[in-house]
Amino acid sequence: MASRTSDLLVRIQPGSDLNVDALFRYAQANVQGFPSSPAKLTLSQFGHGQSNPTYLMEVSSGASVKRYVLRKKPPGKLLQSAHAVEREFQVLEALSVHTEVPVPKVFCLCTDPSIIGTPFYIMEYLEGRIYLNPKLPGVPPERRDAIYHATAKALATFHSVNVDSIGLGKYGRRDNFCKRQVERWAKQYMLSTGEGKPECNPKMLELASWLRQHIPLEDSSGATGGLVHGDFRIDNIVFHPVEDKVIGILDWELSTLGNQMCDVAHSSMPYILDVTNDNAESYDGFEVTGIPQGIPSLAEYLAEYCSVTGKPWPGADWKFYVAFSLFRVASIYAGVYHRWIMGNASGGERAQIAGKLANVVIDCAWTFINRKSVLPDHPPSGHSIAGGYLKQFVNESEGQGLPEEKGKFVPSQKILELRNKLLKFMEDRIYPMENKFYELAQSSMRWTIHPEEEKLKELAKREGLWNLWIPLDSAARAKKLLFDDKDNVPSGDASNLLLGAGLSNLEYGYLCEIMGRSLCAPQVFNCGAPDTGNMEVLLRYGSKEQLQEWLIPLLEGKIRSGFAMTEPRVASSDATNIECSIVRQGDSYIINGTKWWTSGAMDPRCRLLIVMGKTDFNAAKHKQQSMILVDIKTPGVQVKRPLMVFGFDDAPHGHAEVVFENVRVPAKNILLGEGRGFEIAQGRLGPGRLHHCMRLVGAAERGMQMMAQRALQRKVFGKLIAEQGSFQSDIAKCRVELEKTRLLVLEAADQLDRLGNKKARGIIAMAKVAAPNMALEVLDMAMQVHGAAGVSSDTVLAHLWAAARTLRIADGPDEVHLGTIAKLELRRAKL
Ligand SMILES: Cc1cc2nc3c(=O)[nH]c(=O)nc-3n(C[C@H](O)[C@H](O)[C@H](O)COP(=O)(O)OP(=O)(O)OC[C@H]3O[C@@H](n4cnc5c(N)ncnc54)[C@H](O)[C@@H]3O)c2cc1C
Repeated sequence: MASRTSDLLVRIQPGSDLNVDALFRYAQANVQGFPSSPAKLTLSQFGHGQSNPTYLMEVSSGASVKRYVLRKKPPGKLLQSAHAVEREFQVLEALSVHTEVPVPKVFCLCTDPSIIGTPFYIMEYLEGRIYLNPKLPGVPPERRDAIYHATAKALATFHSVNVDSIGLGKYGRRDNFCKRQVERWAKQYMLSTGEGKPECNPKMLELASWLRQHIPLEDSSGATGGLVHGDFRIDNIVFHPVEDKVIGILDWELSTLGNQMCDVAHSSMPYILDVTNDNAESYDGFEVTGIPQGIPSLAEYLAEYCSVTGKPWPGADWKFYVAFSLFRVASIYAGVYHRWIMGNASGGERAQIAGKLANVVIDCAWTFINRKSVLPDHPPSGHSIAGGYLKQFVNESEGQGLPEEKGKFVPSQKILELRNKLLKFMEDRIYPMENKFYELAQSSMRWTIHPEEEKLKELAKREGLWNLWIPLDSAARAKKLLFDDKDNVPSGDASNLLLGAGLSNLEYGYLCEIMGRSLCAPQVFNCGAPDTGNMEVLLRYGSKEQLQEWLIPLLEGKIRSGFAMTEPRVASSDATNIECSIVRQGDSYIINGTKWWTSGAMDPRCRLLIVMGKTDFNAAKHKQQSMILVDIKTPGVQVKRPLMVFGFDDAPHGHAEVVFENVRVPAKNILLGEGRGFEIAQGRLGPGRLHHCMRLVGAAERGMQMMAQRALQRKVFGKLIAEQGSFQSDIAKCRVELEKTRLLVLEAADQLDRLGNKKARGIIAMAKVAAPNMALEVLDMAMQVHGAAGVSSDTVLAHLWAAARTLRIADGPDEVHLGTIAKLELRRAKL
């Protein structure tokens, strides 16, 4: 059964009396709306586990009674960093003013110890229910489920807060949190045990050193960094008096910035360990004793959290986080026991058994570490993020659930695993580096590569997130030509992904979308434009020799490439206009012409240009063009200048104007043969175009996420932006457009797989028109919600928007694709 908040009141503890008159005067002067005299203030104390004494203030004035809560430091000499009510006030104020995180409103902070002896603050009294026992005895099963889901959501809500925008950016250090915490609690344990103190348990020291060796990589980058509660448990939550929803998260004494996965693991403790009963024979948690009926499994609880925060499934590092939580709890118990032995514990009778509990917890940590499996590799079905947001969205809407794991756009287990890995890589590796890459791209070293980029490429290879774009049929051709169909494809990387992971275009769609969320991500996975299109050309049309010379280093990520088709002097959306000449002379071709917008040509790693020009100006209109491979270092190739896109030069890759003056290349560099340029262009542009569309869906998804977060944090004219009707209508319309486009892009990828480039050209054209326009609309809305910040370079939105805008022109302007769609439509009508 739940306790009502008022049930937890007790008489004021001996020695905890306050100077009521002084408090009354102070509150009247500092709490807005506090009843003025004549009024009577009575105090009672909350009895449930507060290390900071907490009081109910009831002020009666005539027939009305107003209730407030006062929270103060304990009296006496305190450890410097403990009982920081000032910090509690700071975090509660920031959350209650700027966000929708359910916390009590705070009214005033008093740091003057002369009023009631110590600093204190006054906050709103929340009348509701508190569940002291995580097994929820006496609660019907269906409500238990709702209560646990509401708890996961509450945790996710404050973990999603952008601390920088609510004034909490300096509330703590986000990086290396676990690293510092392991040392802190190890030191604490050493201070509480040893000679003349309770016995030191060697298993605790071993635990510390295990933790030091297993600190997750995401901890050092701060990728999982954000607001941390520090003691997030069900009994620190006030639920609504009748509904199963959270109205207040309490006890922020230990809050800071840090690794949020520690909060998640701490809140999962009831599944691992139950120390609520002092005299229990076993302290095992639900996972051993059985989950009380109605309470979701740990995996379901975590899936709820991940789906609200959008965080990746924590499978890989879960062992560490739980072991760390137990380590911290053990150290705290050891401290309590030590203080009890010394005669100054505040924990009452429970302190007597704290020494025993510390050892129980240490044993529990080791049992957990030694478990073969602690969490499934992926979320339970029904919670999967299959089909992107769409499936999740449909399942959430009432009664609309799709039959599990069926349907056209439900990815396989293999794709789900890759997707989860990719999401984690983005969180841990890519987003934390975005600013650093951007800073370099603004500096005088802009045309150099950030050393981290090459390191990230190596990591991506090791994770098996490399060359995922390569479609099966192209991989098969290259395998035959290069490796005589043998399986032992040589590769510089452990996971042997030189020819990709054997994915279809549709399967790649689920992954490419995620890469598109960041402009610097695709090349880290060797999946960036224009390289993928160029590699596709080589895979499909290159000779064995061409593949060996150019394709292998491209697949390995050792070099990059450009595609030089567009020319400044002619309308290049109609490639028949192209004027660059490619003239045969003996064993060579001589190239003359000027190209521009050759993306990637500024990149210091760029070695190869695929140049489109005319080998025969008198041949049939579509047989004049050819493509030829040109080493960028060939004499006569001049990379003249980078072009700007709305002020972005996209350093270090850039879009270059390139002049070819009597450039002589070996005749064997011609692709497929003279006059075959159009044919190759068709093959190149199908999948390449779709990759742009997939990335645009990802860019829009990022815009949606940023838009929603901003709206939930920023108040305008007394209300959060999220509460404004016009915003709600706009965000909903954006979601509708995004989902429509995602389906179109996936459908196009599926048709490309099943019907081939030619037959799928209509739907690819539709996707190519829809995706940039949708992304522009969504990103424009996201910028609008960010106000001036949205159009600045302080967020990624303006750059994403600029990139999306170019794609209404690049790879064929909208009008050209609309022309294709119209032609096919009319042809069908004539049949
Ligand atoms: C950021 C960026 C990167 C690029 N990267 C590359 C690259 O790597 N390699 C490369 O070769 N090129 C690249 N391009 C160039 C791009 O492919 C061309 O700009 C595009 O094909 C259009 O050619 P154009 O600029 O000559 O415009 P034009 O052909 O002059 O067309 C101008 C406008 O005319 C209109 N129009 C065209 N056709 C029709 C029609 N049938 N009906 C009605 N109106 C029409 C459209 O509004 C179109 O925008 C890039 C461009 C940008 C912006």
